[in-house]
Amino acid sequence: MFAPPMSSIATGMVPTPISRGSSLTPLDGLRPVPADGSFTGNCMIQTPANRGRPASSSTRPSPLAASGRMGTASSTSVALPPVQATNLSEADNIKVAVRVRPLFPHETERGGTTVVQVSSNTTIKVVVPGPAGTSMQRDFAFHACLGPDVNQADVLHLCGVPQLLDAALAGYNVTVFAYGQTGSGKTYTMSGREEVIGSDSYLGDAHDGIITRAIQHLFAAAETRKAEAKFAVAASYLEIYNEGIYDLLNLKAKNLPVKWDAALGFFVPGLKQVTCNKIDTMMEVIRTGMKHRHVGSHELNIESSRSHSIMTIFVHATPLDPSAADFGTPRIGKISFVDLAGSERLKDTKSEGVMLKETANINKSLFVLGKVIAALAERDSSGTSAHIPYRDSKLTKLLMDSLGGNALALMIACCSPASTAVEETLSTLSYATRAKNIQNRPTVQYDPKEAQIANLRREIELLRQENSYLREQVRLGGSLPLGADMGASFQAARSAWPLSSAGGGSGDTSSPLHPAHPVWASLTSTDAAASGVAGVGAASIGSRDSSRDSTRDSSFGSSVASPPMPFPISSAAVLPPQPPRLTASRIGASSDGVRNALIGATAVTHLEPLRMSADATLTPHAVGAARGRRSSHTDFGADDDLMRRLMDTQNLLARFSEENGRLAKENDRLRAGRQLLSQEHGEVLDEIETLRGKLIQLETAVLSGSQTPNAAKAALQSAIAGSGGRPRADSPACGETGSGTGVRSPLVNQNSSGHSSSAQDAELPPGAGAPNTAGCGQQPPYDQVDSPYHPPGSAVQPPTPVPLPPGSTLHPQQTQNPPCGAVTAPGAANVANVVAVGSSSGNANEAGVAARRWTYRASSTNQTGAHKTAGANVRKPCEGASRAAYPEAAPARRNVQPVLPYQHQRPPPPPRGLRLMQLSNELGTFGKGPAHYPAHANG
Ligand SMILES: Nc1ncnc2c1ncn2[C@@H]1O[C@H](COP(=O)(O)OP(=O)(O)OP(=O)(O)O)[C@@H](O)[C@H]1O
Repeated sequence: MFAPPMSSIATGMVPTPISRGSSLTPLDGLRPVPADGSFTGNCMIQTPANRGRPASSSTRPSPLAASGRMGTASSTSVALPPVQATNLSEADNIKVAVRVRPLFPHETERGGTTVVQVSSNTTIKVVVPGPAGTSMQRDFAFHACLGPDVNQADVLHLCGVPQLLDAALAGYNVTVFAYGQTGSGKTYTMSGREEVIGSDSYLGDAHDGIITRAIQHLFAAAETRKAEAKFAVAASYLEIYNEGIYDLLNLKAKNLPVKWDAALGFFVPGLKQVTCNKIDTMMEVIRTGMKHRHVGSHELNIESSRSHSIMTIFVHATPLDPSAADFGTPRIGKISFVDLAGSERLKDTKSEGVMLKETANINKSLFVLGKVIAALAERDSSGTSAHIPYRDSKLTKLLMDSLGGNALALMIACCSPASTAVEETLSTLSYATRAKNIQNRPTVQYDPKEAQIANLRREIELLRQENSYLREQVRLGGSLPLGADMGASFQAARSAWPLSSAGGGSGDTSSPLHPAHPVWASLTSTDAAASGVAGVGAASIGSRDSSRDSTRDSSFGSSVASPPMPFPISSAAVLPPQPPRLTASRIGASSDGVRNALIGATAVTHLEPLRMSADATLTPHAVGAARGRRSSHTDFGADDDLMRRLMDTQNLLARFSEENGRLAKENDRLRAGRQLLSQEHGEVLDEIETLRGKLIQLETAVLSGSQTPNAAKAALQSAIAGSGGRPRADSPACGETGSGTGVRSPLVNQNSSGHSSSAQDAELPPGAGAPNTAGCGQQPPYDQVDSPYHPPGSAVQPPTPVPLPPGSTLHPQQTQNPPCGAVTAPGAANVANVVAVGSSSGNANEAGVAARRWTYRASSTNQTGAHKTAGANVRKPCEGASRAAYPEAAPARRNVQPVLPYQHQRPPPPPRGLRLMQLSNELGTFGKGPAHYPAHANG
């Protein structure tokens, strides 16, 4: 059993002291390391760079950090930032580092000299020998340039690999690949000395390359973050040899196919994937893979790789922090280490026989890779769309994620410094330069199913918020912003949610987490537009089987048809019996209970990590599951665990949908109530306007002498009675109990306690109100000022005294409220009455307040022709029916203030009290002759 020195693994220390190269001088203008170890370039996760780094290693900051694109190699000790779903919505160019290896003796023997020099951390120059001793210098710039004296440990950090690994832990796809001529040091850079690593006696050494060092960092970082996320790690290792795919962990698996899946992209079905809960297991995987790689000897390299190898590490990270937006939803990071075979010139390698064929295949696939790089570079630099020939080779198919896809990618171009290889070096640098222009769109990856559950859970949360918002709004009578605003605010809440833009980039509608993804379309009802709340309201999953199927098939928005599922997942007829569904009624109709139960159930289901035995060969579906995506050609009968998990997921989706549907319906009713309230307010105020117009009309008639004041007054009374004086069918009569469904004008909510049925009844439950005696001949206690406009204790300014018309007398009945149910127009009388009461008490303030209140009442209630306590109003009978649809709204409406809904439609009437008082005053002058309108009369 492989047993690496754990001390060195844990700390990243290697047994051999690491020398610092003389060329490792810090660069001017490097960005300082922030105190928290973070960096602010557009490169992924904020993190320190020095974990697992040898204490003796260089503290030179990474050139990639210097360029603001990668982390730093500083050894500054800083705290680990939490795992967070940083989403790189922007395009992120492939990072390119160049490594120049030392000049070897066999090159010197052939007359080679050093013509490649690293001139700075980010620049390199090549002196191209010309004829007759002439030379030409060419300069190149890359994200990092590493000279021959940069040791293996420094390579890891100077290229920013730890940052990439941290990104993988946070759910990103990451690729590191080495490119270059044969013998230029690709395998040495990626793996170290494979022949040593593959041996049974290997214990790790200073030559260890990026892969072995990376897994040390990975496990150390996962250990440090275990409180933040639960990690499950697995690995696979393949090689592409002579255009065939070989599983390096399972020698029986030869010539494996590459398949396309809409969800998976290109993948290799049947590839062995080993769960690596310990670093030992991972090291064993590496050792096994390296041992099985095809190598051969030729003129330029005695241990030449004859294949392209791809070692992939899968990292499932399930956030454990309940406050995280994607709590409980596993992120699926993937790290691919690609060691390409080197380009070879037959005349140099002198290959023949089998090796000749190998060389041909290597060169062919590298040629396609070059074409893909060139096409991508052209596309991304010119902004034009171009065909990318990924399908022309297996290598480019499998690198699709990394080149122009959703991965964070680092290319390490390896060069020989020898003049004898200058052509190949220039070619390599030329490809590397092109690769710099390739843009990827790194995104956090989630399991689509888990993401769907998370989104449903979030949808419920949004619905809940909307629900309480609507309830509050109905309670306040519509004084909160109306639907459009609310819709916007919820839309904002939706888009602000981290998961909404993850999985496919901010603009990637193919992501199942994107709001525009079909998943949403299938799970949301069509009321979004009407409600102003996008995506709110879900129908039952059970009723949407077909749409769910289509949704699932298009989960990744691919135009390529995905393979058929082995059975119709959504068909209840095919599935085994499901456990009883959790419904609100079963757990006591508590939505909190539902939610908690759902969340609890979810946690149980999806926190379970993927477990596989070390020697298990994955079925295609298992590959998909391991990558968090579905696959094709699955034998489900052979995998009970997967079936069970699938069932759980289906059940959860159904439950979430139920809850969504319930909340959506409730919100619909509340929206309808709110709309009705607005309508009612508008109608009441319209009525006032109509009557005011009538008043002016009659006044004009009186002034012009075409009508006597008495006739005008009678006409006005008649108009009032005709417009709104009819008692409503649902209005409680005097002495009756106020009904909860009885609707009164919000305008009458100005009365004093004990006398205003609207104020008093508002506190009563529907149907349980006290006998309604207010207004039945009783005098309101005018000394109480408790209207919303004059809260108790507030200073009330007396209104302008309303003079009694000269010579007028009060009718005895005018000291009393009109009899209950009487349809009169006693505004003038009541105003006179109030003024008289106030005056007689000698309390000007009281009189003023009373006058104001009473005139308000006169204006509001009498003009609508209704005695307020009688509940008579001007609303249409049909409204009662629609009101029954939202009983919650009834009690609240009696507290409403006729303000905002109306104000949304027309200018607010602030001087209404004064204006109405004036109108009432004018009413009071009817019958007194035009002498009381001197100005008008004269005019
Ligand atoms: N930076 C370096 N320092 C010391 N030795 C190196 C360095 N780079 C490469 N070598 C050595 O050079 C030889 C060739 O390197 P390597 O096998 O990694 O080349 P390669 O690019 O992978 O070639 P191929 O494409 O043929 O596999 C190896 O013996 C390796 O140990």
